[in-house]
Amino acid sequence: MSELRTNVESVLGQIEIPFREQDLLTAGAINSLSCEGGEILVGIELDFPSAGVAKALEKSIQDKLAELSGVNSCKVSISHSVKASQGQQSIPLMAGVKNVIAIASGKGGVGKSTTTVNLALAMAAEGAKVGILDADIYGPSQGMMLGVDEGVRPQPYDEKSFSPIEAHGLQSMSMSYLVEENTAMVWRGPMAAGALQQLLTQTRWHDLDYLFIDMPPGTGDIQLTLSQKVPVSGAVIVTTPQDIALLDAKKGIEMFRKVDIPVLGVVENMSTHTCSNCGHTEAIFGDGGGKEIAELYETELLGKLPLALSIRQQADSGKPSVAAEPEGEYAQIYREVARTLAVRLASKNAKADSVIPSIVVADD
Ligand SMILES: Nc1ncnc2c1ncn2[C@@H]1O[C@H](COP(=O)(O)OP(=O)(O)OP(=O)(O)O)[C@@H](O)[C@H]1O
Repeated sequence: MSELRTNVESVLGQIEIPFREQDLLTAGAINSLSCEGGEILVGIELDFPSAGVAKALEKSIQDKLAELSGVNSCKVSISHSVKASQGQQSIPLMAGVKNVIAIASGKGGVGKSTTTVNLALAMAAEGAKVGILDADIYGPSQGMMLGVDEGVRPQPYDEKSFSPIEAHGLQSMSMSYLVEENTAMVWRGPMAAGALQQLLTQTRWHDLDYLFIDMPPGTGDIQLTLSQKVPVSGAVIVTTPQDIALLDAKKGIEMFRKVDIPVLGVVENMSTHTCSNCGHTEAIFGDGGGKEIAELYETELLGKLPLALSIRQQADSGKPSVAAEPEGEYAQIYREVARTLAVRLASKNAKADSVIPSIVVADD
């Protein structure tokens, strides 16, 4: 091996992948490297959608390699490929879906659906292929939040399944696409469970990296059944900092633990409110609750979203904040949460997968 190659590898071995706590070499992220004639070509493949970090990482690699003696030029290309995760043992994977993320809350009205749609959009903005399954049978709201016109129906894919409806670059399926408004509200338990089962088994998802499931609020039979039938890679609990919501969030966490679904973290919604008149910020529903339960259950506080008029208005008008203001402050919080989630799942998948990634190295 040439001295230059050794030096290049040594530099790559010192560069950490953002959010991953691993360097490029150890993570097996380098899938091609050529140093011919002092022209360095590095191909990097990350295991999480990386649009938000690729540019900065590319620049920091190029800058560090350019300092080496013998380097005439340097080109770094970064791509990503999301791996599938197993979910609970014995539950077969869903066709066309690599990872299922359940978004749940113990209590209704804490902003679970708003968080789901914004996180899904944020994950797509990071470069992933994403879908949403609205399993909130009694109050399906994803169609409205995604701006899908009433009366639009999913098209049959084949004799047994429907294609999801595309909106804002996401694939989506919801009970609201299939029944008249309010029909589901009067369903009794078994009917609702049956309808949900149909949604789960008869949707033909197309090549998704992540499917977000907007779970029904609470921790009753439907939630438990869902957790036992769907191969969930991990769950996210949405809560407000309020005592009662936190108590319910704890029940949610315990339910997922019972069925062996890892809780990837907690999102605290409606954390604070900033007065649009005077700019004063107040913790209307209390302070520090999300962090407290994340610590109690040894999971992570993934992010905090304020109670903001624009978050509500944009979701209600069919263009949630991440789509309406992709560069806005709230979109950035959702993207950071999405990235953290993707990295946590990737680390979990890498641990489960003992196969050493292959490094293809061109001769120099
Ligand atoms: N961070 C926020 N700031 C302002 N309004 C919000 C925020 N999050 C959610 N909302 C609003 O609060 C209301 C309830 O939110 P959402 O429907 O997402 O809650 P949910 O927990 O899914 O409710 P349900 O349990 O009824 O399904 C909606 O009108 C939504 O626009």
